[in-house]
Amino acid sequence: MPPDHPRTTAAHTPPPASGAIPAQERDASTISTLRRLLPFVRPARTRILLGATSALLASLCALAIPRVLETIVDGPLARGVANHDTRGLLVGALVVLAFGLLETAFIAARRRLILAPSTEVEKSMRMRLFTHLQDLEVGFHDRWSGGQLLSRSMSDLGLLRRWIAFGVVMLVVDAVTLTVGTVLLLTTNVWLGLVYLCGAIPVTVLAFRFSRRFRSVARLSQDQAGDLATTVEESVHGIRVLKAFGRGRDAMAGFTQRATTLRETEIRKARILSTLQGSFTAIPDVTLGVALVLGVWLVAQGELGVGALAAFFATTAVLAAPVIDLGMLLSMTLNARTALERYLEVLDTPVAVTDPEHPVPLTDVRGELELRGVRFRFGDADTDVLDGVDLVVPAGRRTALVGLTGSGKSTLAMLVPRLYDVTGGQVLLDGVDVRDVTRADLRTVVSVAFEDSTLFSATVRENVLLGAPAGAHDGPAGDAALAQALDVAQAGFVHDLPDGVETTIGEEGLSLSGGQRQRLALARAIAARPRVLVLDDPLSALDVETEAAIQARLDTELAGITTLVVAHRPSTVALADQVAVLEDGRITAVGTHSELLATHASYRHLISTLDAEQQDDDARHTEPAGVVRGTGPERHGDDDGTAAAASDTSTSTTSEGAR
Ligand SMILES: Nc1ncnc2c1ncn2[C@@H]1O[C@H](COP(=O)(O)OP(=O)(O)OP(=O)(O)O)[C@@H](O)[C@H]1O
Repeated sequence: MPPDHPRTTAAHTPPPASGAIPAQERDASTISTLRRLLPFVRPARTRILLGATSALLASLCALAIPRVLETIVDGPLARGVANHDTRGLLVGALVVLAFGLLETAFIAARRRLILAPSTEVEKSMRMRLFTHLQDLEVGFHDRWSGGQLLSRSMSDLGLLRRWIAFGVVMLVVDAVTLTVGTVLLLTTNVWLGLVYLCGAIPVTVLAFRFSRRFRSVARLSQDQAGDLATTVEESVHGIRVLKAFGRGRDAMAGFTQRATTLRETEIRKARILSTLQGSFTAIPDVTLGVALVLGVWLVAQGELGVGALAAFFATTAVLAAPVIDLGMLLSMTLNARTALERYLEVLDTPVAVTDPEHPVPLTDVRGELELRGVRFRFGDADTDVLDGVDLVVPAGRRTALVGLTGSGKSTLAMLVPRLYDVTGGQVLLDGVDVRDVTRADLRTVVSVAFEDSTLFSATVRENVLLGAPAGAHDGPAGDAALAQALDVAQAGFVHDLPDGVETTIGEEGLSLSGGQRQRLALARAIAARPRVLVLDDPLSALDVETEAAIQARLDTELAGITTLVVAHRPSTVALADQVAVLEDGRITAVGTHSELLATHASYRHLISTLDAEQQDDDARHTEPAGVVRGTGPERHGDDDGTAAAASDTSTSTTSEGAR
């Protein structure tokens, strides 16, 4: 008996609205958030610590120079006027020079030490995100836009790298420099030191106010950058539709609006930062002015030496840079915090479709599929799409699934390879709940081809052999698997491509026609040598003759393989061993095509609807042949979109089928 599965629901964590900081992130402190970087930084910590030490030593060298200056002014310089102590002066100058050189050397060492580990941290975080994105169920990708994911994996991680390489190191170093410097100022003269220290009060208040305002704008700008990336992605993806419908200007208007909004947010951000930086520059100047008056008065009173006064001002000059930089470093830190939060929002999303703790091994698979009381509801929907589906797909036979558009056929097909998990009931393969086997095992047994055939930027061979079993990728075994899959899928056209099967096809196969892409996607499913083949209307772009030829080849070459085919054409349905009708989320009839025609009025109605659609399709497919043949970009390149429109509507023609 398969173990009981509690009714599961797909993890539903919607992406936050642009600019909205989720409550748990709002309440967390910057330090506690950034601490979550530690596991990623750990492998690189030695070099980062060495780099930070170098930066610290550079600052200490800079702070030592005023001390030497004080000694020179009060010693050799004071004596030199009377005694010509040029040797003392020379030694002092050489010591200053040595500290200056040391400071330069330590800064260079910091850069060298930290560059490699910070890029390593960025790479490992990016890989972790990519792995997690691969692991997350399809439902997650339904909710999140590509641009948001892209901006999180690229620009957010770039911000974090810069913060690790520079921001955090300089923040720590500047904090230490300011502390040591202030102690030195206080030891030089307590009153002067206190005047300088008074400047810390407005600096702290301003820093807190700045943090609050800057953080929300930083979040908004990073989210808006993601939205902009989504706009670019969608426009590029849908370029043919935009051109075909002459909507290029609208797309441009949408893009301009988002780009303008982002620009305005960036300007707001820059304004907030520049106000802070202006204050951080002015405050030390004011305290310095007050200290100068007080210092001169103290010297005049004989309570302070000239050397000490010179050292005081030289020290404040060294401290000026860390104070001014504080604004920039603070903004970097807040940007890094926002970037990390956005990154973690994805990484913390739990994977809803997981492997079982104790997986059942799949051996000697016959390929019988059974859906038992299957229910399914999309994360944010109010009703179930599938509402108690009971269906047996016999091993080694072809079952066609038919139903009106939107009845849930594709959804049902996706439950078999666990692209989604059922929210009720069970999908059983040879009596084993598919949730009790590992996803890797299941997906070597079940192979899928969708109507929307995605191909990758790779060669035809790589695309087709993507899911082939180990050992069938290269060499004679790979060649044989490739040849068989291309043959069955009637994809011989690839041999006419410039480099045959080694031709690199464009992103998502854009340089191929719809029918050609579908045949390669089908070849990919066949090359995986599955026991169960799920075909979600993958032949929709082909003419009836080509489809029939493929079905016949599937029968002979893949005899014994269980096939569940989502069908939109009576011609496909007629070739199936059994037909199942999906209506109102349930299977309402199962039988052969002729049985159902004879016994079910609703089936007859459904078939006549599909028939009308097929005739429309056929009429379109037999329109002037040859409009879509090229594999190069020239056929997409019409500015008025006519060629693109033609390619959308005639992705498969009779002549294509005849090849
Ligand atoms: N990712 C999704 N999130 C929410 N609802 C969805 C999602 N995908 C599909 N749906 C809804 O689920 C229902 C079934 O969709 P499905 O694509 O499975 O139907 P179908 O029978 O395959 O349709 P068609 O014949 O047009 O391809 C539809 O009402 C659809 O709007």
